[in-house]
Amino acid sequence: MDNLGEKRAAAKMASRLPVPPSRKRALSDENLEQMARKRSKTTSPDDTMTTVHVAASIATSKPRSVVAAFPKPPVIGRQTLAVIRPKNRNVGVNSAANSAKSRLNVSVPSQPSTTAADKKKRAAWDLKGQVNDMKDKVTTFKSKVQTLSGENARLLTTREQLQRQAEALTSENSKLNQERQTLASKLHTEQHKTATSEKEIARLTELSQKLEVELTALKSLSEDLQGANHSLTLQLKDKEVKLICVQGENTVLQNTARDQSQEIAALKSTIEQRDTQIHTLETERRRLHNMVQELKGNIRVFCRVRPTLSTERTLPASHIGYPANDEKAIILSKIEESHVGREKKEAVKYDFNFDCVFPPSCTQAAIFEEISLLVQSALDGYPVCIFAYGQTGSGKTYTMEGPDDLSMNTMGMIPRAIQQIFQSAEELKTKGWQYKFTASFLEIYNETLRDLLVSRPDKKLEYDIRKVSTSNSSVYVTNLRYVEVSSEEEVNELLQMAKANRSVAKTALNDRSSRSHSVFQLKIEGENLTRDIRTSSVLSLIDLAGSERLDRSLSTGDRLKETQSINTSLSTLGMVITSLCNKDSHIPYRNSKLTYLLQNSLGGNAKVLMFVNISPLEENFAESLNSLRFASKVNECVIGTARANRK
Ligand SMILES: Nc1ncnc2c1ncn2[C@@H]1O[C@H](COP(=O)(O)OP(=O)(O)OP(=O)(O)O)[C@@H](O)[C@H]1O
Repeated sequence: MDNLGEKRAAAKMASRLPVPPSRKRALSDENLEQMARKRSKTTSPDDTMTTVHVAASIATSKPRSVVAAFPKPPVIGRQTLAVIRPKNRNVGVNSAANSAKSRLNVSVPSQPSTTAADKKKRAAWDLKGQVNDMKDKVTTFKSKVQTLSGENARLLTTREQLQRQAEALTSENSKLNQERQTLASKLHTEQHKTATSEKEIARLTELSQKLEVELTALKSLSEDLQGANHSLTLQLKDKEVKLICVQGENTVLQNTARDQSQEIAALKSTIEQRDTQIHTLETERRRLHNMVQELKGNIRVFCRVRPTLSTERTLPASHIGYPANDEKAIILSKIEESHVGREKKEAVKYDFNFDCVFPPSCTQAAIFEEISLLVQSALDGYPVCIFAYGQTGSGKTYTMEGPDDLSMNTMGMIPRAIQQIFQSAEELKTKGWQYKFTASFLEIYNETLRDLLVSRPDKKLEYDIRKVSTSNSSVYVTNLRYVEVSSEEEVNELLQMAKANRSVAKTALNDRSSRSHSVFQLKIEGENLTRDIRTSSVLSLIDLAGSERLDRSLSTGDRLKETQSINTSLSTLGMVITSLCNKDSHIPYRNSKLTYLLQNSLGGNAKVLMFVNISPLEENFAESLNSLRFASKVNECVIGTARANRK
C-alpha cells in the first residue's frame, strides 16, 4: 500500500513538472483515456474513474496547491518541523514533499543531542561553563538559522520556478481547451456536413433513379421520333418533287397573271370610262324621269276600288264601271227617278278620269309598280308625298300598310317603299352615294299631335310644328322621336310599334284610328363625295282620316268636334292644293296641322300622289261620289315644276 502510494505520488509529482512540447499530446484526453484503459485492466471501474479524475485534476490544478504541498521551512527548531511533517493520511502530498525535499537537498536540522548535553551537565556553580554552553548553543542555532535562511531562499526560488511552470501549464491547458473546443466545433460542423451530404446523396440517388426512368422514356420517344423522322423525310422528298412541279406551274401562272394584270388595267380604264358614261346616263335618266313626272303632273291621283269582303253582301257592284281599254277612267252610275214621272227611271252616270284606276282585282305589287318611280325620286332629292284619301273602310290602311296578317303579297305601299329605298341606296353605294335616314311616325287627332313611336307618351310634352329656321322652310315637331335608321328591318320594327300604339288608342277611343291622320316620314340625306353632290328630301306616307260626312243633326259633343276637325283638315288639304294649283300668293298651310306639317311635301318642287280609295258597296255610293269629286279636283291641278333639292 505504501509503495503504491509512493508510486502514485511520484507520478503526480512528475506530472506537475513543466511538460515539454513533444509531450503535450501525452497529456491529451486520448492519452488519458489510454492510461485509463491500461488501469482498467488492474482496477475496478470505480478506480478508473478516480484515476481519470485525478489525472485531469493534475493537468488542470494550479501550482499553488503543489507549493502548498511542500512543508514550510523550519524556523524554530524541532517543534516546527514536527508540525509540518505530513501524516500518513496524505500519502501523495507527503511523498511529494519528501520527493521535493530529496531533489532540493533540503536538509532538515537534526535534533541536538540531548543525551550529550545531559551528559555534559555542568555544575550549578559553573556559570561560566553554562554561559559558554549557552554561547555554543546560540552559535549553533545561528549557524542553523543561516543554513535554514539559505534553504528558505532556495525554496522560494524553487516555488517561483514551479509557479511559472504552473502558469505555463495553465496557459497550455487553456490553449488545449480552446483547441479541443475548436476541434469539437469542427467535429460538429463535419458531422453536420456529413448529415447534409448524406441527405444530398439520398436526394441525388432518388433524382438519378427518376432520371433513369425519364431517360428510358426519352429513349423510347427518341426511337419513335426517329421513326417519324424517317417517315417525314420520305414525305419531304415527295413534297420536294411536287414543289419542283408546282414551281414550274407557278412560273406559268405568273406569266399568265402578268398578262391578266395588263388586261385588268385595260379593263379598269374601260370601267372608269363606263362609270363616267353611267353617271352621264344616270343624270340623263333622272332628267328624263323628272320630265316624265312633270308630264304626268306633280300631283297625280290613283283611284283604287277595294274588293267586296266575305263578310259583306256579295251582290255585284254594278254601280261602278270600268270602261274597256281605259285604265284611267271610272264611272259611277245610279238609277234615279225621272223628274218627269214616277215610272220613268234614268241611269245617272258620273265619269271620272285619274292617272290610274285600279279595280278590286289589282294587287298591291301591281299598284306599287306604278309608284316606284315616284319613290325613287325621293332618293334623288325630291320631296315626295303619298296619301290615301277615302271614307272609313274604303281600304286606305290596306293600301298604305297592308292587312294585319302581312305577307310578301299583301305588303302595302309604305313597307314596299321602304324596301325599295334601302335596296336602291345599297345599289347607289357603288356609284359613290352614302345615305342617312331618319324616321318619324305621328298621328293627328282633333288637331292634336301624338308620337306613335312612344308607347307611353308624357302628357306634359307638347308637340308643336316649328320651322327649322327663318331662312329654311323645313319644319320639325318639338319633342317628336326622330329615329335614325339604317335598314329596312329597323323601319319595319318602327311601323309595328306605331301600329301597336295606334291599336291601343283604337280600343280606348272608339275607333280613333279611323278618325285620325297617320303620318310616316322618312328624311333622306344623300351624299356623293366623289362628285361632291348632296341631296335632302322627305318621303311622307299618309293614311288620312275617314272622309265621310256625318249628318250634323246626328253629331253632337266630341263626335261633332271630331268631324269638324277632320272636315277642316281635309278641306284645308283641298284648299292648299287648289291654291298651289292656282299659284296663289297665299297658301293656307297654317289652317290645319296636317297641311302645316306637309307644306314642304305639297309645295312647288314636291311630287304628290293621292290614292282615292272607294268602297265597292252600293250603300256607300254617296261617299264614293264625294271622294271621287274631291280627287278629281286635285287631279286637275298641276303644281309648278319639281326640282330636286341638290347642292
Ligand atoms: N284591296 C283589298 N283587298 C282585300 N281586302 C281589302 C282591300 N282593301 C281593304 N280591304 C279590307 O277592307 C277592310 C277595310 O279596309 P281598311 O281598314 O284598310 O279601310 P280604311 O279606309 O283604312 O278604314 P279606316 O279609315 O277605318 O282605317 C279591311 O278588312 C281590309 O282588310
